[in-house]
This record gives sequence, structure tokens and C-alpha cells, in this order.
Amino acid sequence: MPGLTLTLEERASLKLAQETVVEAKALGLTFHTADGPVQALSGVDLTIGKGEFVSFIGPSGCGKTTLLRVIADLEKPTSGTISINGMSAEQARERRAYGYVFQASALLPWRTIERNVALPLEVMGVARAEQGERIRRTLELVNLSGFEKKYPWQLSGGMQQRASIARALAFDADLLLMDEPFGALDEIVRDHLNEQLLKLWARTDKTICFVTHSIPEAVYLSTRIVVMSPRPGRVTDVIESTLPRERPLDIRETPEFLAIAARVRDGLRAGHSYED
Ligand SMILES: Nc1ncnc2c1ncn2[C@@H]1O[C@H](COP(=O)(O)OP(=O)(O)OP(=O)(O)O)[C@@H](O)[C@H]1O
Repeated sequence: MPGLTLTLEERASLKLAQETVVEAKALGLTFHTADGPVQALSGVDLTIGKGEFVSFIGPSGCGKTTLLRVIADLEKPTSGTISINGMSAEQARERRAYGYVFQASALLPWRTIERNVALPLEVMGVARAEQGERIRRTLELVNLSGFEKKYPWQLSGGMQQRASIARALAFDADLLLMDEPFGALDEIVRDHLNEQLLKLWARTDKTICFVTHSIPEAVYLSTRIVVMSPRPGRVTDVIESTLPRERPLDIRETPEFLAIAARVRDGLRAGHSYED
């Protein structure tokens, strides 16, 4: 990767931590607001291994986005520790260890779709010729071939979100942080992108952290589902999926799928009653 220079010591510590991508220990975050402190996260312990697909599910405001933002070094924890690939979140951000897909598409309105997707590649110093090929491939993956020269405002909201997913994929980081990326899309497009994302994950060995409100989406996509409680967000259950990696969409009608979904629903309910 251009611009990535590691000392020998850093290389050794990276190798040691190779299998663990995200490690949170007793992680807490309290926002200090004009109305007083808001405790968004409390005592979060979590280890995510290379190649896992981990979904975070929980009620609105329970800290899912905050947790993703801490992993991305967009927020600093106020207690506990977080490491990414054995590095601090700050070092990982500086080394561009992850791609991030936001809830809203966050495309730059003055750039065409292809130049938006090219943005992280430009930052990384990828040669223009290679940029073209990567842009073509990733736009194809999200069904946006032919829209390269359009501006974001010329696309529907769903298409804009697909373009922002393409931007995070073009980057080709090992870790993808996705914050409800499909929440605004209609169900058919969402199903298609869920399938595409699983295929991409299976092919690339990427580690994916995925925030969602949808139980079926979490169960369909994940190797593990992290259930969080209402604020302050704590991890109340971690459910290992028993589904095979190869998952056609109709797996969602199987008893095994429904059993996992029921367990997630129970976990969400248990989290709620904890608050009472
Ligand atoms: N910058 C901030 N300053 C103050 N409070 C914040 C800030 N960011 C988030 N919060 C609060 O922290 C809590 C957790 O927010 P967060 O966005 O992480 O929840 P969430 O689970 O992602 O919610 P949703 O599912 O609705 O997207 C909320 O109560 C929110 O209002």
C-alpha cells in the first residue's frame, strides 16, 4: 500500500494481532452535553476476528453508531480501550485500515459518481489507470454501471447509497464499517445488495461490522449478531450463526434461520426489560 511504512516492531506486533481485527475492552463513552452527561456506551467487551461478519442490533439510540464511530476513531472512548489490527484506532485511521459506509450517502455533490468513488483512491495515491478499473468493477457490483458521469443529485436516494457503498468497496480495506447502509432502500434492492454483500464478503475475506435495525437482515448476513441494550449501550447477547456461509435468499424461510431470528428478538426484549 503506498505511503504505508511500518517499523519492524510494528510489523511484529501486527503479525501477533493478525487474527484479531477489533478488540474492545470495558469500552465506555459519555457525551458531555449542555443538558448534562449522556452515557452512550458502557462496559462493552468485544473481540472480532478476521473474516467475521458481525452485525450490531439494538433499539434506536442504544449506541450502535457511536460504537462504529469509536472503531473508526471518529469518537474517543471515555473509558476502556479499543484496538484495530493491534493498533490504536487513531493509528488504524491514519493507515486507512477501514472503509466506512454512512447512513446517508455522504457523496460530494460537485463530483460525478465515478469521481466520488475515486476519492479514497486518489487519497491513497492509486494510479489513474488502476482507478478506472476499480471504479468500473465496484460500480458494476452495486448495479450502477452506466451512471459514472452522473452527479449525485441525478440519482435516487437508493442509487446514491449504492454509490457510497461502491466508494467504500473501491478502497479495498480489510475492514468495512457499515452503518445501516441499506436502511433507506426498498426491499427488492435491499435483498439484492444483501446478496451481493455476502458474495463480496465470501470472496474477499473482509471483516465487516454492520449496524442494522432489521432482525432478518442481521440474521441473513452475519456470522455473529451482537445484541445491544437501550442506552447506555451494553452488549446483552452475542449470537453465533449456525447458517452455512453460502446463503441463498430463501434461507430466510428455513427453521434454522427463524430460530436464530427468534433468539435475536428474545435478546432485544431481555435488553429492554433490564432497563425497567
Ligand atoms: N455527538 C453527540 N453528542 C451528544 N450526544 C450524542 C452524540 N452522538 C450521539 N449521542 C447520543 O448518544 C446516544 C447513542 O447514539 P447513537 O447514534 O450511537 O445510537 P444508535 O443506536 O446508532 O441509534 P439509531 O439506531 O437511532 O441510529 C443517543 O442518545 C444519542 O442522542
